[in-house]
Amino acid sequence: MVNGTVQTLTIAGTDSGGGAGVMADIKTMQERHVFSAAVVVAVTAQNTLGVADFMAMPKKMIDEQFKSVAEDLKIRAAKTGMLADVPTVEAVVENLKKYDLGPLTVDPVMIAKGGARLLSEDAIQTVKTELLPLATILTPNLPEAEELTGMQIKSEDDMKTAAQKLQDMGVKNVLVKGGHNISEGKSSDFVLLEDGNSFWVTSPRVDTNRTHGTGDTLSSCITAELAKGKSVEDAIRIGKRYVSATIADGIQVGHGHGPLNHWAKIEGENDDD
Ligand SMILES: Nc1ncnc2c1ncn2[C@@H]1O[C@H](COP(=O)(O)OP(=O)(O)O)[C@@H](O)[C@H]1O
Ligand SMILES: Cc1ncc(COP(=O)(O)OP(=O)(O)O)c(N)n1
Repeated sequence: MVNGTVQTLTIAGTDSGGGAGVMADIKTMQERHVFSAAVVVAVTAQNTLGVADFMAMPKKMIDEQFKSVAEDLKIRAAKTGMLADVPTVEAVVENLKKYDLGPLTVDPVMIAKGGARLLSEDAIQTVKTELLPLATILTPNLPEAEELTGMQIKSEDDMKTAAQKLQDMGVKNVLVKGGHNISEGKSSDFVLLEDGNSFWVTSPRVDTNRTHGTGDTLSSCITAELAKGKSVEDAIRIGKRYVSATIADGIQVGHGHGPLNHWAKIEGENDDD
């Protein structure tokens, strides 16, 4: 038996196709050598071609899952993903305030790459006022950063302005993801830390449609590294290197936006790192 196994929690929706949501989170955390528990707040019927339907969990089931996890496990870091609607966001916020789950990464999932809404429009305000203040790190993609700030993001300078606006709204650390095609030939994410320092994490842009679950994979890897005790900056740098490896070294699954290769290794990293 391994003593002191590092334990993490994902609070998100499932993906029947296996590429995003809770499934991507658990695969990522497993590959990053931490144990992952899961509070499932919604179930989706989806595959690489899109989301056919979803159903949010009743509050009682969300509460019972949090209670079961918190009563038995020692969670060192947690993340949120798809949160569906206002009652679900409120139930999650209530439980996050009730239990000590360590640093929190908030991936404000709103719309899947196929266009399906995974967070109702009226829940965006609830996320802004109730969930963002609890976040250690917020990881919006470009459309999500636009929704949260109310500004258009068309350039790298706009990404910096959006990060500052989000910090001004009370978020400690912000990672604005640039996966949605802003920079030629590269995929650059802008990071603004709590202490005011900022930097870019950049990788070559891979010409592929196998990018289903990129945001989940990045935020889960960051969560896993925070659970191990890494600094926010180191966790983000490792997260970027891991998600880049999973995109670059693709696998062939499904007929649409394919999932990532969670077995991919960060170059130069040993299995015990
Ligand atoms: N085609 C790509 N090539 C390389 N990196 C990518 C590509 N698409 C996304 N990324 C990276 O994947 C991570 C997730 O970004 P993004 O796709 O914007 O998030 P989301 O899945 O939430 O929409 C970011 O680090 C981004 O830079
Ligand atoms: C259940 C569920 N959660 C999140 C997402 C979105 O995941 P993301 O990493 O943003 O990947 P894409 O959907 O954009 O490919 C999801 N689809 N399902």
